[in-house]
Amino acid sequence: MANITDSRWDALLAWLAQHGMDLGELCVEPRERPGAGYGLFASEDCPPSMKLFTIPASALLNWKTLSGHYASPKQLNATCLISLHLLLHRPQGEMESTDPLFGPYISILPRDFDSHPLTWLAKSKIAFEETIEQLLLEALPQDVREALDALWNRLLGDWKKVCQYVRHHPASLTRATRPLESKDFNESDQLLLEFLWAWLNVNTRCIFHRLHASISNPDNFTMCPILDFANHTPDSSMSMQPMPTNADIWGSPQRSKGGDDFTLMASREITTKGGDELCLTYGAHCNTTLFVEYGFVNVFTSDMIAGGSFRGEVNVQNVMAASFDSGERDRAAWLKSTLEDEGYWGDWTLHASPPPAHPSFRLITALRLHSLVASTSKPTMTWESLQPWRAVLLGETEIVSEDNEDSWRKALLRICETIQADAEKQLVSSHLVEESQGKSWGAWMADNIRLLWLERIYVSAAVIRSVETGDQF
Ligand SMILES: C[S@@+](CC[C@H](N)C(=O)[O-])C[C@H]1O[C@@H](n2cnc3c(N)ncnc32)[C@H](O)[C@@H]1O
Repeated sequence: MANITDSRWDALLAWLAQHGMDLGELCVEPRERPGAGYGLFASEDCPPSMKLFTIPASALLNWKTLSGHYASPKQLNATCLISLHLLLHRPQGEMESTDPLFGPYISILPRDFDSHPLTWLAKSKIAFEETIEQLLLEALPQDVREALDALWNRLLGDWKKVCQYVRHHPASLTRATRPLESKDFNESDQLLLEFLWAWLNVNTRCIFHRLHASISNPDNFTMCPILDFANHTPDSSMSMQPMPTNADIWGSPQRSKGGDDFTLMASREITTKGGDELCLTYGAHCNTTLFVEYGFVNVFTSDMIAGGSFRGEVNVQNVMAASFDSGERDRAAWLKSTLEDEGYWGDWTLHASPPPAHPSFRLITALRLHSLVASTSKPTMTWESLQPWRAVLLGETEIVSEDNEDSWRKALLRICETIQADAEKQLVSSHLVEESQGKSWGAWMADNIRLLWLERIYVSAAVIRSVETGDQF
């Protein structure tokens, strides 16, 4: 391994061995991966489905392994409980965490999340001077910024719960391995920034793990040493696979046990050569989600989007809503309430794959309604006159009418052109790369933002081509 100090890696392995891990079977190691921090690399050839390592249940950081150490743990969800624990035992400066439970694991976690957009947002809320982070935030597409604001609200909601918990249970601080006072869990911006570090560790490094009787319990996840060095691949055939646990197989965790061990296997489909990177597919996430939640994007080229081999996606919510609002006020209000009533308001997207590039069914549905009402001289429609549109929703017919098809496809072209034009303006006016040189991660993140805009241009262009060549969606 390179650059994570050998002593931290050695200490982690020694601690895992104390928990009963078989180090003899370990055939991966973390290494620096330019543009992604560290990654997990094969230390020998790994044939398909080869077992890579097993982390004992007691060394997993999750609700089960922590709850016994906190009073009334049910007052906290897993994200809050793990984040609080990380905060209480955060390494100070370059020192190691002295947490008697998870110290060697906490010590090897990232020490900061400066390149993460949620950190930019937190800093911009707290410090008011102009910073490069502020410029980067201003350069984001509006829907990405809205998704980031929603993530910020999730963070604040969890911070509030943790503050309430600590005020009710100040004794929880007596176990902290750093000086903290319960009054700080109220007003201190500095502590919110530290909570952010803990929370981002949880949010960017956890993986599904069945701990609770209900499979849909949102606390069914864990942080898992070593595995959490794995970077994301959008190609699921390359992805490592968690081995199904007893809880997965039997449909429920055993009551008496503290949860199952976690075993990771190599990709089912390919042999990974010694020295190659081993990745995980975090999920079929679009770039907006990857950027906001994890702080990176899947890289693509215009050809990949034009050919439909990249899962390019563009949210057109704001442009659509603006086009509704540009008409009569009563009509805009009626459109919104009708689409809300039918469950089709919002989440309107364009997609590059599978080809042909296409609008989502939700978007087509909204466009059909917009075109239908626009074809009348009235701001609203009666129940009867809406029936052709509802018949399409119910699958009774395929289209509202030929005219309606023609009209919404033209409206779609206008939306795509607006998105393209906006994005092109942003690219021309952006000097982000030069301005962000001062940060080690600046040019990389400026490039990620450029990709977010390029995706808008390429996907819109691909949808325009589909409409112009008469593709049916
Ligand atoms: C589970 S961690 C993976 C290990 C991490 N790279 C590290 O240095 O510890 C997830 C984080 O890794 C980075 N990452 C993961 N996959 C990436 C990718 N394909 N490209 C760039 N960064 C990636 C992002 O910062 C993400 O939030």
